Amino acid sequence: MATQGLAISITGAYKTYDGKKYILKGLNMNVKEGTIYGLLGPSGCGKSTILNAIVGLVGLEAGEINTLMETKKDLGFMPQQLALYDRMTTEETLAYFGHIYDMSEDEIEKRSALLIDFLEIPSSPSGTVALSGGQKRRLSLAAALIHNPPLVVLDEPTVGVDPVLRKSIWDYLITLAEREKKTIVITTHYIEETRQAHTIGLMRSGVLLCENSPESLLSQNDSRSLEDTFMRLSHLQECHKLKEEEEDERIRGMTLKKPKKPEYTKKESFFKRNRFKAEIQKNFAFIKRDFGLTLYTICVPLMSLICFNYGIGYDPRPFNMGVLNDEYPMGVGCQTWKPNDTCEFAGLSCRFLKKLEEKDVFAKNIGSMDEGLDLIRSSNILGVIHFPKNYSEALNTLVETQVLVEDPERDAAIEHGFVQIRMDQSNVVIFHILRQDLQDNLREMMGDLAEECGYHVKTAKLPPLKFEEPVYASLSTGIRDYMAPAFISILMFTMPMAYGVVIIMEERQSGATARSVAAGVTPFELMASHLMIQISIHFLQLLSSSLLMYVFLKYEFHNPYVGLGLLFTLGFPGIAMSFFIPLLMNSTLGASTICTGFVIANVLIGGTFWPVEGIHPIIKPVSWMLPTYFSTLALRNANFKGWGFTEPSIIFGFASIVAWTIIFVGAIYITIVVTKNRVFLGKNAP
Ligand SMILES: Nc1ncnc2c1ncn2[C@@H]1O[C@H](COP(=O)(O)OP(=O)(O)OP(=O)(O)O)[C@@H](O)[C@H]1O
Repeated sequence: MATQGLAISITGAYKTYDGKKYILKGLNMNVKEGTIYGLLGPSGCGKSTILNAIVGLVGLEAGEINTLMETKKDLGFMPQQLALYDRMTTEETLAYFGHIYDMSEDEIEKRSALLIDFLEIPSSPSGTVALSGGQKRRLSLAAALIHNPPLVVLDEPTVGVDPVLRKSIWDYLITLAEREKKTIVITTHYIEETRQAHTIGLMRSGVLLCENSPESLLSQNDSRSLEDTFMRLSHLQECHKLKEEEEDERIRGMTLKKPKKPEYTKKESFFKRNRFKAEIQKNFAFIKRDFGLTLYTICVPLMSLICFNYGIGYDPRPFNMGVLNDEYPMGVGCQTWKPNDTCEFAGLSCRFLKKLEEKDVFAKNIGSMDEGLDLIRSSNILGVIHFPKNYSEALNTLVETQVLVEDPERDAAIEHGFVQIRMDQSNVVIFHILRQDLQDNLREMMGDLAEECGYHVKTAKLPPLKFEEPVYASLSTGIRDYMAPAFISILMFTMPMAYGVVIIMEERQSGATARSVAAGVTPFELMASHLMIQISIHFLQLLSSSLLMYVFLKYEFHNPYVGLGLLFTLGFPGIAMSFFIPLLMNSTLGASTICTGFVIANVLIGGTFWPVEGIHPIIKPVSWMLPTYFSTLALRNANFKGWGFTEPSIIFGFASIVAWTIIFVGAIYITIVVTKNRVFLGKNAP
């Protein structure tokens, strides 16, 4: 509680942001009740810092701040940043702060009408983002005055306001102080306008040079303007004070006593219905105004899954190859070759090529290997197949002479009959498919020949591997089906994380969150309201994605309860992460980089593209630590094998989700307690 007659008394305030440079250096300040106090000083001298300390947004290293505030409702605060929620209209903004301050609808309506009229604030149906700088500043001022508080702290309320309106704002503040006994602390860059204040505090280099009425300041310093007074006092300070670095050194050497928590903060309840309602309304205003964006957010997983389904795992045929056929040199080619389905070991290169066309692999004749290599380099063909002169003969020898007796001459002939292939292997996927095609083609052709020749022992036709109906999954299960559970898991975890991070960071950076906290909103209320919105969006994302994947596209989904349960609960660590990342990062860039890193790690080592069994042992423990790792394994088992809640893998999947949620929530709690609200205030937290 402030001393009798004083609305604010500050003694020995010290503040450093980086532990080296002191912004406040033992500042003392006294603001009388029912007066206007103009705080003046050059840019960067610490005016906003001391105001933020008064309203509880910045913590001091030492010093005592006593105010007449009994609760946060006794304070009206207008920060230097506009600190408005972009997507709320003028009326919604005032109603939002009115609800935070527990005002009735009727009171809100009356006060809003009065302030809108007096401050000439236009309505903004598309949100405050559409207001001009001056209009926003006036709205910001109205928000500080909506509940008619006894103490008003205004950080540069008249910047960007025209002189006529500036005068009427000052007239209004004087009326508030003189008729309604309000106490007003105001900073401004227009030195002369503070002549209307009852007291002026001239601040420089973290201390007050003097604190007096404008008249006394002028007469004591024999000046004609406040600007002259300020210059004179600054000059005197310059002559007497130590150099900045020496001053900081001296303060660092002092034993500073941590200040006590202000009395009023102890009375704040951590949850109030009206404040929570205001937060929910604010979040809905965001959704309503930016409906397109919200709809897009809901549809992102759906669109990603559509791209995934139609973009991955399909055959990239046809393939174009070049052929250098020494069996049928240029000019003759395979044109003269006639297919005949008899046991004939001649023209097998042509038979091979003809069969290859069934696989959509087409080979055109080339004149030389050099020509082929040029065509590969210019991306006209993928590779060159080179048939040797004795290709058919070599195959004949291979088939007819069983490999029982050693015969170096025969082996050499066979070796010279090998097909040589040169390829562009830079596209590994295409290379592997094509290699498989060529091998299959040879095997099939040899099988056909063996059948035509009626070999008793079907030498060339290797006994095929026959894959019967699989135990799990189906014969048609492909790479896309394998990847689908991992992909949808990643989406269900990362989408709530990315969405939440952006919203929280955006609000925090505009200064709006800090203002709400100064007005009394608690971290619990902020997080609970965000949580409600995020869960709703996550639910809609899950619903649309599951309908697409499992109902329309019919991906395997043998245990929907477990599958949907895993995907829904996976949103919780994602949401918790969206609260946790802003604890670590001050910039949106930093926060989005962490999100991107998470997505990449999940995709690469979370078993999406490559089985986790094949991950390098050094990296494996990192994979286990990914929030989606065990849940993806569980989802695969539920989707393909139909495993239920009693299977260890499923239990482990759910347990990992719960564990990660607990870890993140615990980390958030600890950080909020340790850094005191940093999650919503950023690095300025008290
Ligand atoms: N969050 C922060 N982290 C680090 N330094 C900060 C932070 N906020 C302010 N500062 C530094 O503290 C000093 C005082 O800043 P402050 O905003 O209090 O000055 P000011 O007198 O209000 O300036 P202006 O009139 O330009 O608004 C500046 O040097 C500023 O860079």
